[in-house]
Amino acid sequence: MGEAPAFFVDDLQKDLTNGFPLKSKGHETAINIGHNKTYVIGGMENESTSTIGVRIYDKSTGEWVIPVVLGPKPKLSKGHSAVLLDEDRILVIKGNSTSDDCFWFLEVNTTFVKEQKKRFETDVVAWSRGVIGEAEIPIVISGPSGVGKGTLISKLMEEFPSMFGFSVSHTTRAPRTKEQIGVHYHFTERSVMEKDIEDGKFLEFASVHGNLYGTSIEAVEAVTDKGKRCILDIDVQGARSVRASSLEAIFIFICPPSFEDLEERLRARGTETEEQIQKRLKTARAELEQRNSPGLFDHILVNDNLDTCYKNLKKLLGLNEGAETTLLPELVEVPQEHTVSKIDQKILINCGNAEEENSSRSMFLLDLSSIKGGAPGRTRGLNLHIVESCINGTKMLS
Ligand SMILES: Nc1ncnc2c1ncn2[C@@H]1O[C@H](COP(=O)(O)OP(=O)(O)OP(=O)(O)O)[C@@H](O)[C@H]1O
Ligand SMILES: Nc1nc2c(ncn2[C@@H]2O[C@H](COP(=O)(O)O)[C@@H](O)[C@H]2O)c(=O)[nH]1
Repeated sequence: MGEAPAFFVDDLQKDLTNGFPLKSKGHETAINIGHNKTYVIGGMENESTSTIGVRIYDKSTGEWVIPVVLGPKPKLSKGHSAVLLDEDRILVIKGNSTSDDCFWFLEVNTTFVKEQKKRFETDVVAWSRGVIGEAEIPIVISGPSGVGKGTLISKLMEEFPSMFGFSVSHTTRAPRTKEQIGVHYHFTERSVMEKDIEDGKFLEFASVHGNLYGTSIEAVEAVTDKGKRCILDIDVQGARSVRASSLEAIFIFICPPSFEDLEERLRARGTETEEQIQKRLKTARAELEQRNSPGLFDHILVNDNLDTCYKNLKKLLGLNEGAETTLLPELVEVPQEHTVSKIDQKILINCGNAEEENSSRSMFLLDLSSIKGGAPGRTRGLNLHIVESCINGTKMLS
């Protein structure tokens, strides 16, 4: 088994003539990538935030570079270890943290980072939080306004609260009387949303009935982080964009029994003006024509009788009566003192002192062979196994 190539910055500092551009503070690790670059990961004295900093020593120029750091940054912890996974990313394991927040990937040369380097014309790194396991693929529900998508989704979430989570979209339309900020939508200004779209924060967006609507990457990640299956309620243009994206999902089109029924439902809901209803009905005709568009929808459900349609939806999703299960993975804790070893895509994390009698120690195996995703989103599909757990000399698991 190969020893982790992580080493402490003290060793690096002795070899440097130029010194750090910023004084180091607390725990730091350094990783060599290629012949020329050393990535130093850790706190910095003038860092105003309490997140883990990154700087790069370029041996070819003898200079330090502060890269553009993208993605949500990990909070500083008392200690961390760092392992080079490949030439593209470094695994950072935070000490004193639980498994929902201790595995972070620092991407230094992935496709996403390469694109961003071109955009910023400087060195760029991107953080991506590692998530244990993988939630079931999201469900995209689409169909004309007033067909009953929201009604069906509410029933599903009510019956299976720990199984499904709703992707809260952004919109520039005004809230309806009973709509809550951050629950039904993130209501936003057009200029703010346009800037966020430009910054790559959206998985998809579309102009619908004269307003801007969109699904942020964060909206989907927030649901999957909880181990829940994400449901997206989006228009047909949005469904098309998601289909073309890297997000794997199941696509369902909800159809009204007739156009007259759809109009009746929209009017009965009483949330739109006559002008808005006319706009929505016009869009509905175009959307209904697209339901059989090749390769777009996996399933079409007719919402005639609500209970029958709901039963068919559950059947399609493989849900039977009493199918509710809790999907949340068990949390384990990685202490401040730990060592790591790497063999292929497996990382052995050794916590505590195996030599000392009656000491508390544990050993985890982190399997990265099935990881998916990455910056600008989370890195999913991490598998964590407890190899050994020993409290005060008593073996708990093996
Ligand atoms: N099968 C049904 N039969 C009769 N009325 C229904 C049925 N399903 C839903 N409704 C009613 O139709 C109206 C529109 O439903 P809902 O708001 O769920 O539509 P929607 O597709 O989510 O619309 P939008 O895309 O505009 O958000 C609501 O008043 C709802 O109670
Ligand atoms: N492409 C997207 N479409 C969305 C999103 N969120 C909602 N929608 C669709 O907009 C219409 C109108 O919704 P309403 O709440 O104003 O009635 C409806 O068809 C929704 O499915 C989104 O994020 N992206």
